[in-house]
Amino acid sequence: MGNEKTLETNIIRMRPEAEVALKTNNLHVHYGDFEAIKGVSMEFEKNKITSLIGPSGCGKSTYLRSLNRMNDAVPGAKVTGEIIYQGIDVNVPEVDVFEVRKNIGMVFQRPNPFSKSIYENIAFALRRHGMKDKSALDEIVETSLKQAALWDQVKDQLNKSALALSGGQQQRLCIARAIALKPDILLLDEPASALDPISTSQVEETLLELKEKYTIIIVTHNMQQASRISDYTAFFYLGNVIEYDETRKIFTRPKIQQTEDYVSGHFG
Ligand SMILES: Nc1ncnc2c1ncn2[C@@H]1O[C@H](COP(=O)(O)OP(=O)(O)OP(=O)(O)O)[C@@H](O)[C@H]1O
Repeated sequence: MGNEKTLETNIIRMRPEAEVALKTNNLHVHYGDFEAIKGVSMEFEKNKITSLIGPSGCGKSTYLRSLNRMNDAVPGAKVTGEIIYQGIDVNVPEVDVFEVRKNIGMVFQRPNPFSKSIYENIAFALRRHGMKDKSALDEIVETSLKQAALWDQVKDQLNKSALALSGGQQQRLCIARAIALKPDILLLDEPASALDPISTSQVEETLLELKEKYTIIIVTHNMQQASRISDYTAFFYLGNVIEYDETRKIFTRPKIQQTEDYVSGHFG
């Protein structure tokens, strides 16, 4: 990634030849009078994992939630600027948010399966999107669970309550639920922070496999995790992107002192 940051526009560009799955132009988010995101312009490369890192309260989750219009539901939140997906600005009222979220799926910090069976956790959303055919539903349930690396563990107990699964399995079920709708892009907000180290590493392995098919953007506080799984890393601070580059560069030779201080644990 060239990481050309122009002073005029604050656009941080991907490699010119890279295929861009999603980008924001001059994105601002306000909560009432407070400006949480201050004009962020970034491009996300297709079939790569991009990590958003930075200290607590710097706006990572706010930015992530804006990308599939989840901030629409947050009282007092106002998102301005462009979010360009497949050539159109999806941050305009005329665009159907459900369509946006079908294409740009989200997985949250705490596993939040519905209080239903493993099967229904996935089939429910598909039915809501109009799919009624049982064999088609069965097939998508199986493929999604396979892609989320959960099928082998649950294939004989699809009618068991999802709440009986372990935390790591529940999170992989939530990933399966998100990919069942066949999104292009997966947004994950600290998806492993509530998990033990073994479940964390299983979720990380799952994400590495999923990037073959999806573009992944993940908020993480865990810098080892960012360096293990992501191709690109963006360092957020006080509502701005301070530096955005290939992950190995961010962690070994960042260009900006604040990034260096943060990744080396000397931030303060
Ligand atoms: N619903 C809200 N209403 C008002 N202010 C909010 C709301 N959500 C977040 N904020 C504020 O916006 C700023 C950015 O918060 P955000 O949660 O996006 O940061 P973050 O970098 O993801 O933090 P963390 O790493 O702790 O999750 C913070 O000052 C926070 O207090």
